[in-house]
Amino acid sequence: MNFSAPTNANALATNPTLAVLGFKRQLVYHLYFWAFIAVAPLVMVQWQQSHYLLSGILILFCTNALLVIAFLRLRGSYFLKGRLFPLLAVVSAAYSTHINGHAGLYWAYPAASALFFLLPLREAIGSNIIFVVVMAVVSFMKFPEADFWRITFSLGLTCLFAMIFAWLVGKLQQELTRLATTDPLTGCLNRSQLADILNGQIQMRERYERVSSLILLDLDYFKTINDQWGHLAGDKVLTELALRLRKRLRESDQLFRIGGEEFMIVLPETRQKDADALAQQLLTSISARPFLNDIKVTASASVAEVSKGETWSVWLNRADQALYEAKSRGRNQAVKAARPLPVVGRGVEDMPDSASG
Ligand SMILES: Nc1nc2c(ncn2[C@@H]2O[C@H](COP(=O)(O)OP(=O)(O)OP(=O)(O)O)[C@@H](O)[C@H]2O)c(=O)[nH]1
Repeated sequence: MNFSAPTNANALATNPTLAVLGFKRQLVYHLYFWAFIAVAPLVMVQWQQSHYLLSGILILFCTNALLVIAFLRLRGSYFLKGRLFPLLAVVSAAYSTHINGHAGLYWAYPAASALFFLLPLREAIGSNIIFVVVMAVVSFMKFPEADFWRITFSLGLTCLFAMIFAWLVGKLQQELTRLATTDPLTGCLNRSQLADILNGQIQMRERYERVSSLILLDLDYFKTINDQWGHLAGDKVLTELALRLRKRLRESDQLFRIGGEEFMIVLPETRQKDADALAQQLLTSISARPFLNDIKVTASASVAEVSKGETWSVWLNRADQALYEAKSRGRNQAVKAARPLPVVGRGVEDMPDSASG
């Protein structure tokens, strides 16, 4: 049997958000896989001891595990988001402790820890509180008082350690995702999110007729700034530029740094006319006041509204052509991208680059 969990190698390589999702799926896959390996023999053991009800519950547990493993393998997703696991784990650990004593109790510890890796943190905490309470009640009925306290505290402590570990792993994941998706100098999004976010806007256009636009913005003669004022000053100009742009944008707009001195702004629910007005304002906000109090800077921009049927690369390419046009017309200006040429009898993916210029 192949132990490796299903992954999408390309997605892992290029998209940090998908990479995190992929690792979460691998974790779920391995947990279910090993839980199945551990629990399946117990079905027989309990059956031989005439514990038919417990055998039945363990069969349900194993069936659920097998289904989750199959779904992850075949579809890359799993149903009910792992929520059957806590239910079956609580019921089988409590019932097994009730009929088998300590032999059943031992299973509560790995089951309680696993919940923190299967469920969102809040749900895992809730499920674990229920788990500890149920096991405390069963222990109280089954064992001497001293054992009841030991069991309750040791199980509670196991849950606490697992919770702290899962919480720290979650925070680490968030931090790594942030580092992988943003540019360290300016805090803008980097190219890793570009295709996803543009594709999202294209979906909104195709399905709901919601129109988005994008602005490409490139500083003029930035090389001269670096040469004249030094690379560090150049860096500070870029940082200040990102701040100035952000000040003027909405929460829902997304600012990318897609090259050295090239930025892209995605404007959801914005027509070309409004995006063009915004681009002019941004250019004015750059040229009107010197950067770092001394450095005069201008920028060129292009504006492109998404057209029905085009791919994100065609959309971006149209904006790129218009930016080139803004540069060649003398810089410090914004140029609207040309509409894509209608292509009769061919798929949009087949459109030549020149069609967008
Ligand atoms: N300080 C600094 N400079 C950078 C960074 N990334 C790229 N650059 C510089 O940006 C400059 C870009 O130069 P060009 O591509 O010739 O563009 P430009 O001088 O702005 O000219 P036009 O775009 O044609 O107006 C190069 O000198 C790069 O070294 C960065 O992170 N910090």
